[in-house]
Amino acid sequence: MHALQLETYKLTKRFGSFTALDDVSITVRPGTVHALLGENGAGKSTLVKAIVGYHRPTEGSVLVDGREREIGSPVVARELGLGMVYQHFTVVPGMTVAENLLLARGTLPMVVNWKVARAELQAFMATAPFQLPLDAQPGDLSAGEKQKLEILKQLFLKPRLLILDEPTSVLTPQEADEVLGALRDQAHAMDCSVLMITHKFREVMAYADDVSVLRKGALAATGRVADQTPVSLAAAMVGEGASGVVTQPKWTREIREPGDVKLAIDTLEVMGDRGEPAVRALSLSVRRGEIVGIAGVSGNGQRELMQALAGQRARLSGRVTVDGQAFLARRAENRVRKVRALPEEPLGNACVGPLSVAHNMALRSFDELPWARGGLVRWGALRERAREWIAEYGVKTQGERAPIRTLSGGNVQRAVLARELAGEAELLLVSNPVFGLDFAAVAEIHGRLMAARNRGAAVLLVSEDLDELLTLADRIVVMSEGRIVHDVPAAEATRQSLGAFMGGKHDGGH
Ligand SMILES: Nc1ncnc2c1ncn2[C@@H]1O[C@H](COP(=O)(O)OP(=O)(O)OP(=O)(O)O)[C@@H](O)[C@H]1O
Repeated sequence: MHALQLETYKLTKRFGSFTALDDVSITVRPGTVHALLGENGAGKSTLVKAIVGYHRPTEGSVLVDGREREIGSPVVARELGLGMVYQHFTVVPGMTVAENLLLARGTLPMVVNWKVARAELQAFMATAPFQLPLDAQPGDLSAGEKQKLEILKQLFLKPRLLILDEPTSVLTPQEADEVLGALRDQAHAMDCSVLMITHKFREVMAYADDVSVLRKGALAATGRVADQTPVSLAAAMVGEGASGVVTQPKWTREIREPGDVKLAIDTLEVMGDRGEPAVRALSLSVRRGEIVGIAGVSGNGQRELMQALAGQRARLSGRVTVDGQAFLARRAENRVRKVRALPEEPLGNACVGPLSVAHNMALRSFDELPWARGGLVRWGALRERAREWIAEYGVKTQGERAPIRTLSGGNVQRAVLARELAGEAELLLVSNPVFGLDFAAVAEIHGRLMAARNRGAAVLLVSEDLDELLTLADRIVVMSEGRIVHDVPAAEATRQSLGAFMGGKHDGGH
């Protein structure tokens, strides 16, 4: 029998005086999909990292097939057949998909017989739940495709238990169903057991056999999914008595006519990482008080477009204006035009991990008045402001001096959002803003974006989540192969109609 049984027994993890994981005992039955739910900061990542030897538990133990095991490192975990797909990407840039898959084994043979290796990889791909081109470079892959590569890397190792941290957060609904369906089939065929962190109740109800809920580090519920409802799960996540509030969106869309054009993009051309055209003759404008959503299958130029707008990628030709003035995303222009960006994976793209929360919150403004005077940075005042933001945005951190990389994903996102929304941003460039967040954080962040729009900010929102676009956007455009192929008021759009354009259909005639 290949799929294994995993138990944690009274597992506890403390960081200093803080208890991130408190006496947690769960059982993943062989050949099942076990979902792990909890709010941001509840301890889900800490639990799985303790299982795979990335964290050493302070107390308690891990049992594999009923035997207590000392898992001192991820290498030991792998030898026991435990595979882990992390939330952040671990693909090696500059290496192809094929090379990344081979590297997943952790050892490189002295001589690679590429003919044999290639045949093996092709055979693996043929039976894999989803396909990627073996010769593609990670730089060419969208967030969704990178996520698939992370999963393929682990499946290639034929694990007996596969642990996934938010595997579907950057996948389209169709891709998510494809991936989760395939994982469930593998589990039920006893190929491997699956332990999966997710924030999506729909996925738990549709694909998981068992579920455990963490709240503030402790086990709040565990058992069969069949015995649960989304309401009972939500109540377990946030605590009894609070369950009534969880489904209420915290924001409203004010009815308003869009104002002047804030951002105008005119026949913009941008190259991809391999020098291929990624954005082609793209024209688009965003008005004040309007959220324009960009839908599309990942990898159709959205990433390159947003990077070009934010000044992180060269523009080949075309013109970008903000307030009618040429815009190159220089620091001074961003300040004067009040342009702010929330890139995907903010820990890697918008933060300096080892620096404190306060330092990261100050990155935009530490050298400006009133925070710097006569060449001196007023760190005391910046720390004070950081404390205010931490309270206002509900950032869960052990303090403003904690390194930002010790925060959970949702809390990094909130910290970056506090920084980027400060000073009445007038143009927000946002990419997949709720990647990996629980429903409370999603509602919170959507509320912040809507509030910015309601007070007249222009928002350009790239999302691979159609539901997010249908909820938030005033207007939705679809990008396909670097072009805009469809442009529709959000109120007239449906998942089906957008999906057809995402699949390559074009608006006729022009
Ligand atoms: N290395 C560390 N040092 C100090 N505190 C930590 C460390 N790692 C995690 N924590 C804290 O432990 C708590 C639990 O974090 P964890 O990442 O496990 O939450 P999570 O449930 O996975 O959240 P999310 O859904 O946002 O990813 C958080 O308050 C976090 O700040």
